[in-house]
Amino acid sequence: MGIRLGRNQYGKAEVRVVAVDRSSPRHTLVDLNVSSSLRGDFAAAHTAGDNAHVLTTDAQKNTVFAFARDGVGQPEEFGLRLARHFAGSYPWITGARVAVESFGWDRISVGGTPHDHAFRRSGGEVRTAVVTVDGDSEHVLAGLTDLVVLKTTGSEFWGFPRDRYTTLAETRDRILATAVTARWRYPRTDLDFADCFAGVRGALLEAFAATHSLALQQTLYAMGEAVLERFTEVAEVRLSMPNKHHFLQDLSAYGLDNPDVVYHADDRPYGLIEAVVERDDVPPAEVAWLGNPGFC
Ligand SMILES: O=c1[nH]c(=O)c2[nH]c(=O)[nH]c2[nH]1
Repeated sequence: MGIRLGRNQYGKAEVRVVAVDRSSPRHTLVDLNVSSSLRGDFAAAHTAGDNAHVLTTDAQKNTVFAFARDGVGQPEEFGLRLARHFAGSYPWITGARVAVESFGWDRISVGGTPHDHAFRRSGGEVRTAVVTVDGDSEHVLAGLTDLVVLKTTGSEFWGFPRDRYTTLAETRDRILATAVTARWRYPRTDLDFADCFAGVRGALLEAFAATHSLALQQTLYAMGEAVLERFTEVAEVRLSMPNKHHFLQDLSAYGLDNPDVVYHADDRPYGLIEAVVERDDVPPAEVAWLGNPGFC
């Protein structure tokens, strides 16, 4: 019985880089968390401790900072620059994956005027990009995590089967809340990534709001469908959405009624609804998704 090295990749995870554009008195900043992974022939490093093929993770980290010196641009563009560089650097490096998280900063307003160089972190939502260069092919996944949304009505859940452990009451009106993680794939790289991101994010939000929900599964599908209907640039959307349960709190012990006013926002356990919504006429690109932790 033989033993061999299977699929492998290595790189520097979570390089935190902040780049300030001071070219005008009105500064701008980008705040990124960048992770690189290289693929190729690194067998000897694993099986013999021979590092002749190992572009160090330290050099990968330095490259991220060096490339940020020339301006970062959109997260997808920064990922493409880095992934192309790594994949082209040595003949034995056949592919590179660069994942970028982008944290937003809003200007602080002073007396109603947005300040030139003072910012506050905007919410918990994070914009993401994952770029994979694999031989001659390039793949871009855009996305977001922790887009937290809630509807106070317009959500029902009923019609499910009842076994001996099913205790959930059917409801014709409940709070629906989730934290959206979405990734979507562009089959091209010559796009206005800022415009596309804003449009897709808007489509996700509008579909969440406008869909009268009979299940979070239905809302998720409607959100993916809205993106694909509006944006021909998008080949598929993968969504992961926890059902952030809000249970009506029983106030009867204090002699109070509760006509759908006071809820307990439970943080766990939570339902977790996940799906791919895709075009049936676009070939799949599983390599674009390789190495993404979790479902998305
Ligand atoms: O939208 C929902 N989908 C489910 O699958 C489910 N299961 C559950 O207990 N509540 C809900 N809500």
